[in-house]
Amino acid sequence: MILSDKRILEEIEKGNIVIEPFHREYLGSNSYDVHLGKYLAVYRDHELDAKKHNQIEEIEIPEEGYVLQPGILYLGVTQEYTETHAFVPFLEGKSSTGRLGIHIHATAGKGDVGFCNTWTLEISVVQPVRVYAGMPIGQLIYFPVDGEVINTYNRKPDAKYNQRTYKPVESMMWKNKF
Ligand SMILES: Nc1ccn([C@H]2C[C@H](O)[C@@H](COP(=O)(O)OP(=O)(O)OP(=O)(O)O)O2)c(=O)n1
Repeated sequence: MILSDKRILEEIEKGNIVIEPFHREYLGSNSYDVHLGKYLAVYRDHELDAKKHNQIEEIEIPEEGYVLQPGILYLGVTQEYTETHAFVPFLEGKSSTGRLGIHIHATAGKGDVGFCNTWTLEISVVQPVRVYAGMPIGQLIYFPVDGEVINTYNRKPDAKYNQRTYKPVESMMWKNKF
């Protein structure tokens, strides 16, 4: 089951879903459109190491937009800060971004109950494409969760991506023990 527009509005009223800023016109039948924030980031090194803290360099998208190139992983961020307390949020692409050959996440679309932050996007493109801060980039959908959640993301001491930010956050895989 996925929350309908009416149910999303009800849950916003109750405080179980927070979307900031929220604009009624971005609410779809069963989704909410999120927008590209003005900061992108790329990894400094071409070769990444899953055990190391790979450093990133920031790119600020200018007024005239920024051309993304194939073969590069860009980290982006949503303009929207969200909190989801009683549902499982999923970040999905939009058909219109997909039709431009823009992927907005690299297999990781699921959020956690208790996730409170902007969303980092893992952006890659099929061909060069100019993108703009503030353009619609994806959509959030909400699934009811079955059963009690013992460890919500905002209460997990080792949650890696819950520190509030308006910039993309690089992989914190290096914090995993393996
Ligand atoms: N494209 C995505 C996907 C998810 N998230 C956010 C929402 C999730 O609640 C949070 C953590 O996602 P995962 O649980 O998939 O990430 P990890 O398992 O790597 O991190 P952790 O160990 O913190 O759970 O990141 C995000 O910002 N951008």
